[in-house]
Amino acid sequence: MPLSEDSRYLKGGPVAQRIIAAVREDAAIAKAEGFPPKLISITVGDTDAVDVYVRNQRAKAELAGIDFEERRFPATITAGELEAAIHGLNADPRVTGIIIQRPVPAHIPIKTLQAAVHPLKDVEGMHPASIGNIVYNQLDLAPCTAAASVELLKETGLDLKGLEVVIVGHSEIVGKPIAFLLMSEGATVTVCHHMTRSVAAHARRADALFVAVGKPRLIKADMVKPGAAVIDIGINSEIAPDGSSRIVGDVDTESVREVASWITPVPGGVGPITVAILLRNTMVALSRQRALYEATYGTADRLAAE
Ligand SMILES: Nc1nc(=O)c2c([nH]1)NC[C@@H]1CN(c3ccc(C(=O)N[C@@H](CCC(=O)O)C(=O)O)cc3)C=[N+]21
Repeated sequence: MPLSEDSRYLKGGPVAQRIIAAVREDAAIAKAEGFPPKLISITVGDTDAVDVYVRNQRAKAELAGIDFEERRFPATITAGELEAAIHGLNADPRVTGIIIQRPVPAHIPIKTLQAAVHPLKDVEGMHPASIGNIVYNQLDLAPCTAAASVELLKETGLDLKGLEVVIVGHSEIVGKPIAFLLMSEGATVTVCHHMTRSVAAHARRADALFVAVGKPRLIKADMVKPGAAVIDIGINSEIAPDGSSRIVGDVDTESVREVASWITPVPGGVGPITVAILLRNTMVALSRQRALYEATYGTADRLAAE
């Protein structure tokens, strides 16, 4: 049987399509009501690492009926100039959401940039206020990759209450937010990182194993509990002996699929859903902005003014 038809594979495509179809309906209504959604992508310096992501964002935004605009800044820009550009976008009522593509050059402190985005326009969920909302169990606007990974786990139908979850990797953008999202859903969560004594010992206890460390094929079959769900968030480019390059995850998929009940392919797993969640977050941001707008000016005024 070809790998792509294996029922153990948790594919992201169908989930992403479902989310994008719902966003498309929402976006059409918002547009008709005078609030067209618009997403701004910011890239700084060398964009090779994010090109695939940005290309998919543009394609799916167009599909969903969300305006998508790229702002590319040279690597020589200062943090102050970037902050000023972000403040300009914050103040522009036509801009719904702002995503700062990572990585940015080393001289730019990414945290400062994330904090410069107005929380109402923070479609990535990376502003300290947004992360705080996750801790307080307000989960409708979470960091995209983390939310996408949890969405895929839910596809298994496993009951998250009391589920033994192990997360390998504790980054601010993936591992930590996944931990908070799953705690809110009632899972028992263990987070492993580079100082963990035996990642294997923890991983083997997991009913659901999330891996986001950027180490190709780190997770082997003997680190996985039989019947577990394995969510592979890694994106690593690997050079084959013949010199060609391909994308592999952090999980040794060929061996782990013999042990796990569910495993996410790379590519084709978490990635496509990440893009869909970004668009959904844009609609969540828009509805929050509209609620504020309508509370301030009343419902009919904006249409009447146009
Ligand atoms: N602020 C910020 N947030 C991010 O979430 C973020 C980022 N910066 N910088 C780059 C990484 C990478 N990333 C991807 C998301 C989806 C695909 C994706 O759609 N992949 C598809 C398509 C792959 C292909 O077309 O080759 C797949 O896995 O099937 C890829 C990469 C998000 N990241």
